[in-house]
Amino acid sequence: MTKAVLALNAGSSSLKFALFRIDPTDTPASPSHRIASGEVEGIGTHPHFRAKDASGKVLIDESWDAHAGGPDAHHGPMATLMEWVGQHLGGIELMGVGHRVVHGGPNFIRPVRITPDVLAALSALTPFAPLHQPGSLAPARALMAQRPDLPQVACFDTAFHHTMPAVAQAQALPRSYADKGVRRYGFHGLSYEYIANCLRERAPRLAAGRCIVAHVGSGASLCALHEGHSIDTTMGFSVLDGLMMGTRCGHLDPGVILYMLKEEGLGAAEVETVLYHHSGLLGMSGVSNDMRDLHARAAHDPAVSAALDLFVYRFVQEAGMMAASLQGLDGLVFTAGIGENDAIVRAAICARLQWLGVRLDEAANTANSEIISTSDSTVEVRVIPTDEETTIRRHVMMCLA
Ligand SMILES: Nc1ncnc2c1ncn2[C@@H]1O[C@H](COP(=O)(O)OP(=O)(O)O)[C@@H](O)[C@H]1O
Ligand SMILES: CC(=O)OP(=O)(O)O
Ligand SMILES: [Mg+2]
Repeated sequence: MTKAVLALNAGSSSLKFALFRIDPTDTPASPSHRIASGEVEGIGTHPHFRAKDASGKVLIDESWDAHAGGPDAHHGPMATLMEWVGQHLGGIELMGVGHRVVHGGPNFIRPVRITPDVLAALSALTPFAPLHQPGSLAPARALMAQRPDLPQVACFDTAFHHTMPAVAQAQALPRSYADKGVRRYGFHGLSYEYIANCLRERAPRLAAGRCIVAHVGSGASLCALHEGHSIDTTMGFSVLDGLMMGTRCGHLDPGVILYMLKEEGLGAAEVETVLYHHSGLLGMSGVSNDMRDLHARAAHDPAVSAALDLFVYRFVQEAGMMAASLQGLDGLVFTAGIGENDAIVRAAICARLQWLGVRLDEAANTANSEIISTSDSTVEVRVIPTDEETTIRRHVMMCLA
């Protein structure tokens, strides 16, 4: 019997979703059939619900009255989304719902069926991802109250990196911190798993070799893929580490945090706001965290061009680190909002990676082609759109099989 899977990717104030048809002969590895996808934005303030079908036709585009904020903010949107999904599926049964959960901690290294105990264990990881974990779990909690019969699966951003060797997970702190789970985890794993699977199908040489995958969206990280497995990544204990991002600082001398605390008298919450929300492209440019705005202003605003320069410089430095972890490089894959769309940033990065053997095909890059390196480039450079929801669909099918 044909069934369906709903994949949810929740942020603090938005909820992206994709609805997939699952045919009786489908396996987790089969190509996915997307029925609809969309998002609810403005949760807790002015929710706005948009969805389109696989061909891009708009199915709904509506604002609702403001719902409650706070911990219950997801209840109204989840109920309305589930009602819409129910109407939209006609008679097709929903076999399960999968959630992107940002942090799985040391123990959740594969997708897991959500029970009240699992939800409690995941809530206990909130101190590890204070700004992401509550938003990840709120839709699951709301749905468990509304539809206790419906199987739900947690799919972790951290899990893909559990293959990192111990040395890449370690931090040079007193051992007691590692015992408390304060170590390097890495994130964006649902995206990296999707790209690793694409490489197996489309680029077997890269899948079997040494590749840097660059997930560059509003959050950004690099993954060092060796034979399809993560052996290193630029985000660490938290989603703050590594690359410069839209509003997050990326790698920072910890002495700066001590300066903020001791000399400026900032409280922990204020430091958190600076590092997560007021830094990165937004903080340095003073204008925007969106690459499209920044390119439009770079020519006549020195603060904007300095921010763009650092963004590229930091990427290239971190890519050098990943290449060192891999002991060489066969491929580079760009994905997510900036990676998939921004030919200017890709060109600036590739120009500074020539020492590693990268040669860019300018025309292919400008056209956002899948292969953007020249045929004599020793590093093959690709642009592959990511699809975290397809990984969630696969995890739900594996977990509920
Ligand atoms: N056409 C484009 N050109 C350049 N940058 C783009 C384009 N479209 C999106 N972006 C960048 O992608 C970012 C969003 O990336 P995305 O992967 O969608 O983030 P998230 O999933 O974390 O919300 C935007 O902030 C913007 O900087
Ligand atoms: C893990 C993370 O940083 O996620 P996002 O890029 O969606 O903010
Ligand atoms: Mg994203």
